[in-house]
Amino acid sequence: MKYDIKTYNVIAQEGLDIFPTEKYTINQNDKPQALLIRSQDMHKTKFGTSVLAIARAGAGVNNIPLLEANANGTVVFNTPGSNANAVKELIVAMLILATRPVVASAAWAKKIAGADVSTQTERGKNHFAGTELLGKTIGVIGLGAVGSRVARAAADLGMRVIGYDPYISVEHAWKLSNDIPRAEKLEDLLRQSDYVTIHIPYTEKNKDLINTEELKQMKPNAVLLNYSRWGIVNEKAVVAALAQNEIRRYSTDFSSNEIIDNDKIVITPHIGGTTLEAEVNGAKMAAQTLRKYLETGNIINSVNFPAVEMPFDSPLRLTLIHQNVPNMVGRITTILANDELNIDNMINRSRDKVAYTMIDMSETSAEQLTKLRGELMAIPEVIRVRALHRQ
Ligand SMILES: NC(=O)C1=CN([C@@H]2O[C@H](COP(=O)(O)OP(=O)(O)OC[C@H]3O[C@@H](n4cnc5c(N)ncnc54)[C@H](O)[C@@H]3O)[C@@H](O)[C@H]2O)C=CC1
Ligand SMILES: O=C(O)C(=O)COP(=O)(O)O
Repeated sequence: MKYDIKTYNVIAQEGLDIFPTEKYTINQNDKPQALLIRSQDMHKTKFGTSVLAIARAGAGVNNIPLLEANANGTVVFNTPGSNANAVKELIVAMLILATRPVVASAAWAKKIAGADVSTQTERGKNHFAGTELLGKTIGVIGLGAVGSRVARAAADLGMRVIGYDPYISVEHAWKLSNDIPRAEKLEDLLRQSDYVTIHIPYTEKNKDLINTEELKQMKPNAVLLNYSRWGIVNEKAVVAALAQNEIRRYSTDFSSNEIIDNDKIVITPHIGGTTLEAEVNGAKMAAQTLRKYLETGNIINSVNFPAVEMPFDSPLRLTLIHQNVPNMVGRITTILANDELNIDNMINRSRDKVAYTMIDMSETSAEQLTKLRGELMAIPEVIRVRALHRQ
């Protein structure tokens, strides 16, 4: 059987090339085994039980209903860090654009007409003085793949950096240089920063993280940058804060009717991760992760399932997605024992309410495998059973 991969959004060809045509088709079936997506809103796009996995080429997964995926036995992946450099470079650009009138002066220069364009242009520069980033303070909210790179780049520009991330992973904490101090409270960061940049996921908890109260804690000349997600900054509050000169400027990757006409708001069309390099990185990582899962059952970079890796050395592997309740392993192995099937190797991991078990064993007949799958699926807490043959 070939796996069909359904794609949404622009997925770089370099990623699709990772699927060999003898094992995979792309967009050929209305019941695909896996989805390869970017920002497609999967809350509005129904996916059926045929979908074993969804890979999001990119970081944010707020566009995917994870609880529904769990209930469906659909493993969701993202590609951590694949577009982090792209976002970092855009932040550097937006910081500079907030201090130097590059766009306005360049537009002005193009309008000069007459005999001595060169002299006239030179004379005009006094109207376009800027300020420098050197020595200014930047607060970086979220120190993951993007935030840690932004912090490093800002330090390299000579800025004083304050980080804030109460949930930082050990991996990112290790990578973060010791010369980046971290605020205990968000308020401490907001009160000290000339620039505040947000690099966190959109979750229920992070909705409106920056609201009226937080904006009042910021410096009147401060610039707020949101290249994370719409909804993390409350738009009504930011519009009001700008009108009352409580902050100087808001720069964001997410537009809406609320902010589009505001001269103090700079909007880009969600281009943080839109570079050729990031698109190729993300598509390749997503495709490799999907192949690994579809062909071996091994799980890396999942956002709703535990990481599970076991060398696939036996001829047959059973993978079971089930609820994380006591005695599942006992019930599963009892069924195998009753069928006189011997287990070579086994692993069981859980994450929140779901668990995943892989069992390696000798090859068995098609009839016995069908019977076994039926018996395992009859356990009420079992959501999905797959049988993979080593190739
Ligand atoms: N504009 C664009 O095109 C892009 C936007 N993004 C957005 O940026 C977000 C971050 O991306 P990555 O750095 O790759 O993700 P990541 O998962 O590596 O880092 C996120 C960090 O935020 C921290 N965090 C979560 N809630 C927080 C809070 N309330 N306060 C402080 N820290 C908090 C986490 O502990 C983690 O360290 C993504 O979730 C996505 O929404 C990411 C890439 C491109
Ligand atoms: O990776 C992310 O979270 C992004 O926001 C990038 O989104 P995109 O893949 O460019 O639609």
